[in-house]
Amino acid sequence: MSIKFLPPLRLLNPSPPVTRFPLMNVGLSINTRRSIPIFSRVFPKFKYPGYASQFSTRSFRPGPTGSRPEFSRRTGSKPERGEVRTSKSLVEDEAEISDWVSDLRTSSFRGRLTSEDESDSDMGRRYGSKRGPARDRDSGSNRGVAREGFSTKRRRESDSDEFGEPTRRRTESTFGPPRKNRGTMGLQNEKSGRGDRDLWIKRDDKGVKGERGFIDHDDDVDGGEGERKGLMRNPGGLVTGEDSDDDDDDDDDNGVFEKNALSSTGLKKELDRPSLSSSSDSFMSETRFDQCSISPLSLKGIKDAGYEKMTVVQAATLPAIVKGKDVLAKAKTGTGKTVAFLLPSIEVVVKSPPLDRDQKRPPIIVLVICPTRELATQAATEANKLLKYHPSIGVQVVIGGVRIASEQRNLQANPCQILVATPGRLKDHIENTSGFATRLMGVKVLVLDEADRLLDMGFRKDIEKIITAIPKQRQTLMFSATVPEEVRQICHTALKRDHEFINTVEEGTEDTHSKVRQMHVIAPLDKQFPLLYVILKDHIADDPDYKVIVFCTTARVTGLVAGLLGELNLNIREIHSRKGQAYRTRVSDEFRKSRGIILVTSDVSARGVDYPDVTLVIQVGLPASREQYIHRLGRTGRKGKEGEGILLLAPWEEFFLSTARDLPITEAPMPSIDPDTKKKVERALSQLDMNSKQTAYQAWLGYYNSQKKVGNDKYRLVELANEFSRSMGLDTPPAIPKLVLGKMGLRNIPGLRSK
Ligand SMILES: Nc1ncnc2c1ncn2[C@@H]1O[C@H](COP(=O)(O)OP(=O)(O)OP(=O)(O)O)[C@@H](O)[C@H]1O
Repeated sequence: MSIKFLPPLRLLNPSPPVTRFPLMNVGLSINTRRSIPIFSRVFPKFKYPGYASQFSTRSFRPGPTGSRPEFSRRTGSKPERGEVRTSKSLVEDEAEISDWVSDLRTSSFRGRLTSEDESDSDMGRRYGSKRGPARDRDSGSNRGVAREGFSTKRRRESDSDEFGEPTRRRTESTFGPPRKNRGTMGLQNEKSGRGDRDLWIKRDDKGVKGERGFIDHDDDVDGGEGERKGLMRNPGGLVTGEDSDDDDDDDDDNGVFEKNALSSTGLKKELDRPSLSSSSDSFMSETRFDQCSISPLSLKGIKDAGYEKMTVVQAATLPAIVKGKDVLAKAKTGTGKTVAFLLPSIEVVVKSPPLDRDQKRPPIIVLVICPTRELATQAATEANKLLKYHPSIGVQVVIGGVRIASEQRNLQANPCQILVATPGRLKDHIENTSGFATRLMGVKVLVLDEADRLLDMGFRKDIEKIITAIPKQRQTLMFSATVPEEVRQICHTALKRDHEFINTVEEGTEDTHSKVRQMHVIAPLDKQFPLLYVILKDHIADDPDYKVIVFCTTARVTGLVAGLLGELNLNIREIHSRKGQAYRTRVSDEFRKSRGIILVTSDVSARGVDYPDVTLVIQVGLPASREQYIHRLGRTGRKGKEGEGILLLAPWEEFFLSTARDLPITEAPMPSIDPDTKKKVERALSQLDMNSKQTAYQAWLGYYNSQKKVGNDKYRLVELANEFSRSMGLDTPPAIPKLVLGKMGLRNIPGLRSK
């Protein structure tokens, strides 16, 4: 059977020699290029050059004509098809953040950019308009315009989902475009003369079997250590712009600034293809766990957890990881990445000498870092499931929001080999917990879950610090549903040069699930609260088993929206960084188990959190990046299930859609707001306390100030903030402390009130 490889991309340097790595012993071997850096593996101090680093990459994709799914490696500097390399410097973001903090930009804002302005009347015209965004009209883009009506139609599904679970009753919204009949792909196991392998079959619209291919896997994988190379350090020491103690969260809205996610500008894919991909959403492989070289006790734990077969990302990454390779893996949301990195990490512990209980500072062997507390706790829970029959292996969690002294006591009393941590708290322990640094010198595996988030501006400094505290001689695993080009360029911060990039997202398909319908609604701010209410009411009416997540831009805005929806008698819970950890944990557990509930949250719930059966994700306002949009959306449609996503934007936020052009976000028809609903919402707004409006206003201003496209024009920013203030029912915008205005670079901007 022939194996196809992606054509090597044009390099700025001559190609390095090609090496071959066997894949799971059987049959399939793949081309790989040993990576030779083409530029210094030191953080560029001011601007990233337009080079992409060279490292071995592996892309999991079915062959175009049904050939064996390919594990292709891409080497070199050229972006993927359709990607536009960004010239944006990460340090520019940092500079921007520093500027707010150090008050350097008080008078340095540009004059008003009238060309970019959109008058109120224009906004009014857009509201209710059926026409698509400019992008669609002008470019003939493939985004469909949805059918009329905002009602949803219930549909019962008796079929099973990909995980063999009966799919619960679902509703099918009619306000998206009619879903095309798509060909599907499935994986089934077949014994071949060369060992077990997954037979991959593509079916056409009518379910008729068509193209076939194979993914090989083996039963006998060598667990040898990978090549050891030095690590890159960042000598520059980037400023993170953080000043909050709540440093493992994504929504610290002290009203001054928000953490800035990586730019998405380099990721635009000008792909000309149907808005709903004809790709497969199958992510279960036919490889059973017991076909791989996993210890019997781990296998028992896996079985008890209810896992029999591997997901595709698990099957694709396990061979490389057990061989000791560093791996950067990309797989869609909700497809089992946690087990993919935990299971082989546990195997490393199993192979290590047993813990000596009398040892004063027993080594930590596996260090897992997650960007949020919820995610860290969840990963530890999953680890404990897998460790059910390994009583001698311990897991502990260290996260912000918990008293450090109690964590210190715990670490002392219950030595663990696996530690799951959020970056800020981990750094605290490195600096303040006696003997902790020594224990970290035992680390053999470092895992960065949500790697792109951990390497962005908000966390990178902490991560660099942590990396200097663990041995260079280790294996590093990075996982995420999004791996922007910038991350590939800087991943040498932690990964060895010869790491593998394993991409399980089929070439030419979206990073989101095709079973999750994505829509956008464009409406001015004064219509957004009523619209949100209408959308929720509509969804609730259609699905009594509703489970909705509403994402807001900042913690304070989240608090405001939760308050409003609560006043409107919806069954609301809220999670954000302004809530205490005990409350967050309780609410998170409750939401996980419940139906008929709405979680209003900030980005602390955007990544990784595995709430089952979320029916709808609503994102209100500009997502921090294309990646953050994808992760938030990924809270629905997990484990192959269906879901819906609605993005509610103001007309001046519509530019976001062009940064997510590669995603099938269709225009929803405008829901109508009847006068009663309008009044009801106004009344509810008037019930909210002034303090929550004041803090939301300040946080809103801080967030959009940090969003370049909006925040660059301070005059316009203030106009918009005051529009937001009016949307809360305030005629006069709340006053903001002078100091805060100074930090935001907003002193003396007309329209702002200071105190
Ligand atoms: N092999 C398997 N078989 C069945 N279920 C699995 C398997 N592996 C993981 N799962 C389940 O799949 C769900 C999603 O897994 P997980 O949270 O690890 O996804 P993820 O890819 O990390 O998602 P995200 O990108 O949002 O972080 C979890 O409920 C997990 O228990």
